[in-house]
Amino acid sequence: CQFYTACLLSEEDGECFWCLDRGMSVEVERKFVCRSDTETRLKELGAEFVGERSFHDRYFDTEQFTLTLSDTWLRCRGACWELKCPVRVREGEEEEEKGRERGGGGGGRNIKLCTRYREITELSEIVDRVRQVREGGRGRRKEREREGERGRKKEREGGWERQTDSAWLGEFALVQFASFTTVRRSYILQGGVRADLDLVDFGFTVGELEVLVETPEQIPAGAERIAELVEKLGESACNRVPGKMDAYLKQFHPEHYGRLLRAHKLHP
Ligand SMILES: Cc1ncc(C[n+]2csc(CCOP(=O)(O)OP(=O)(O)OP(=O)(O)O)c2C)c(N)n1
Repeated sequence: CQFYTACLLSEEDGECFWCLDRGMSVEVERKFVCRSDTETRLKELGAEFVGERSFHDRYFDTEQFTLTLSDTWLRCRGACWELKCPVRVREGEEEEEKGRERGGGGGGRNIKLCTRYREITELSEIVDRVRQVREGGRGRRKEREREGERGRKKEREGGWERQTDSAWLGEFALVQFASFTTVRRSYILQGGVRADLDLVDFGFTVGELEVLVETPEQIPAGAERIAELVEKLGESACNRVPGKMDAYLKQFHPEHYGRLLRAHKLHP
């Protein structure tokens, strides 16, 4: 598969289930340090305040950290399940990015610091994906077909939506490893870029710029736009900013944090 780092299809499998069969929307995002003057700066850039909301996130993984070590993040936000999976740029675009970086200037480095994730919200898709990551390996078509049959049997029994959370989490040996509440103030900028300013209940703040793109070809332009805005907000070009999960795991689960650092899924 060309796009998803954790995609389990090999070339012989033909069409990619995740990339080609389904429409996709990818988040291109970058975190930035939220300072006392950030809201003023956003307004100066023409940002429009769209509101404040509060939400509670619970994150899940196996005891062996199977999902997060695959950069796959399963959470329950309020009552909704969400799964974030990484997206890889096409080889040509990757080269283009490296070229921009070699060419000097802050833009290339900024772009490199943007992350791209696909967010899945359909529970049956989430369960399929979790199963694939749990089982691991590429091109295990026969096994996936058998699993698909088991999944379809479950569907006939009423679907994953009808199972209790603890039933399906138990099926994959998933346990909660993080839980926190965020107060988020959101702004919209030109070009559909969203700026979220998060204050978390364990005393951490972070900003995030995000744009949704519909095709992989749109990823570099989205990243470029975010890079420009980050610079206008006064952020250093090579500043990697820790997110809520970095801060949470560092503070509350240093062993899990260390494993993710060593696997380069989080960065110091
Ligand atoms: C810069 C960066 N961010 C996240 C990761 C990986 N990661 C760690 S936790 C995690 C899941 C949470 O993602 P995040 O963007 O931090 O969530 P949130 O701030 O709540 O935004 P929302 O989903 O509401 O838009 C990911 C993808 C990474 N490797 N690098």
